[in-house]
Amino acid sequence: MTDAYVALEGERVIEARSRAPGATRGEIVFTTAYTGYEESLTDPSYEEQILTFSYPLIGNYGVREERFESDRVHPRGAVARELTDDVAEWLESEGVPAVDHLDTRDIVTEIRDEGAMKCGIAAGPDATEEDALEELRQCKHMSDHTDIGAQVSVDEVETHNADADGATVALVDCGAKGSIVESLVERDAAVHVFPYDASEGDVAEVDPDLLFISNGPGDPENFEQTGELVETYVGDVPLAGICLGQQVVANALGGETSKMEFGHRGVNQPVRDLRTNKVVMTTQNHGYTVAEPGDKLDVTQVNVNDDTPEGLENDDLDIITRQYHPEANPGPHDSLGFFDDVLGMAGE
Ligand SMILES: NC(=O)CC[C@H](N)C(=O)O
Repeated sequence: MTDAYVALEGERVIEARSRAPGATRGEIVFTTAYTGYEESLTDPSYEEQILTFSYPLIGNYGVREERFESDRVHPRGAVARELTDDVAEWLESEGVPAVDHLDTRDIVTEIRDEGAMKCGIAAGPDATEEDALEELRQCKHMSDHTDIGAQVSVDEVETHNADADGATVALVDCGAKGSIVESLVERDAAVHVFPYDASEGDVAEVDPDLLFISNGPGDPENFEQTGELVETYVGDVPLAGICLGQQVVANALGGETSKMEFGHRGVNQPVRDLRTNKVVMTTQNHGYTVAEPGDKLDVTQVNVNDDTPEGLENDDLDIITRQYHPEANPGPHDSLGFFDDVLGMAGE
C-alpha cells in the first residue's frame, strides 16, 4: 500500500509505506550500521538530515532509553526497508516521519553515485507526491543551516561529576553524544558542558585542564565562535576533539574543511595509524572532512578506504583529535583508549 512518497533531487519520487506520518525535508544520507539504531537516531550529528538505513530490518531488538545519545530523535526523517512497530511508534511519538517498504538499495546507490542530496518526504493517509516535491523544493543545503549549533547545544553550562579527583574538562557542546561525556566521567573527570558559542570568560571560570570540542551536525564553518575558543586556548590548555571537533580545530588552526560526496557513516570503517601501521575498526558519521590540516597539525591516522584524515595531533601544543567516534555507541570499542590519551595530556 502506498501512503508515503520520497522525493529526491531531480524530482524523482519513490513510493513507500508510511510508518510515522508527516511531511519533512533534509539532506538524505545513509548509514551501513547494522546495529545501534537507537544511538544513531538520537545522535545530534544527524540534525537536519534524513537517515536511511542500508541494513534492511531496523528495530528488531526494541527501543530502550538507556541507549539514547541525547534527549530526542535528531534526524528529520527515517527511511528503511522494514521498520518494526517498536521503532515506528517511537518515531511517531517524536513527530519524526518515517517510511519503509521501498528499495533502500536504490536510494543508497543513488546517494553513492550522485552524492548526499536534498530530499522531501510526505507520509500518511493524505500524503501526495506533490507534498513530497514541495518539501524537496524548500529543502536547504546542509551548509546553509548556519544556526545549527543553537539547535543542538545546551543553553547554559551543565556539570557532570563535579567532585571528581581527575581532570577538569571543558567540553564545548556542538551537538555532543552523551557517551562522550560518559567516557570522560568514567575516567574520573569533572566535565563542564558549555554551549557551542561560550565565551573565553565562561570557560575560564572552570580553569580547565582540557578543552574538548564535541561532535555535531552540519558544516564546521558554521561554528566560528567555537573556533575562537580553540584559538584562545591553543598552547595554554591541551585540546581534544571528535568528528566536528576535529574539523573545528583544523579550521581554527589554519586548516581547511570540505564537503564529501556522501561521507562515511557506519560501524566498521578501517582506520590506519601512520606511526604504528595498526588498523582499528571505527564508528563513523560525517559528511565533511579536513581537506588541509594546516601547518600546526600532523595527520597521524587515515581512513583505509580513501586516505582522508582520521587523526590529527600536535605533541608540542598537546592536541589530539579524531574524525571517527572513539566512544562507539554504536560500534566497536577499538579506540576507547583515545579518552585515556587525551586525559593523559591533561595530566591524568
Ligand atoms: N558526527 C559529526 O560530528 C559530524 C561532523 C560534521 N557535521 C560532518 O558531517 O562531517
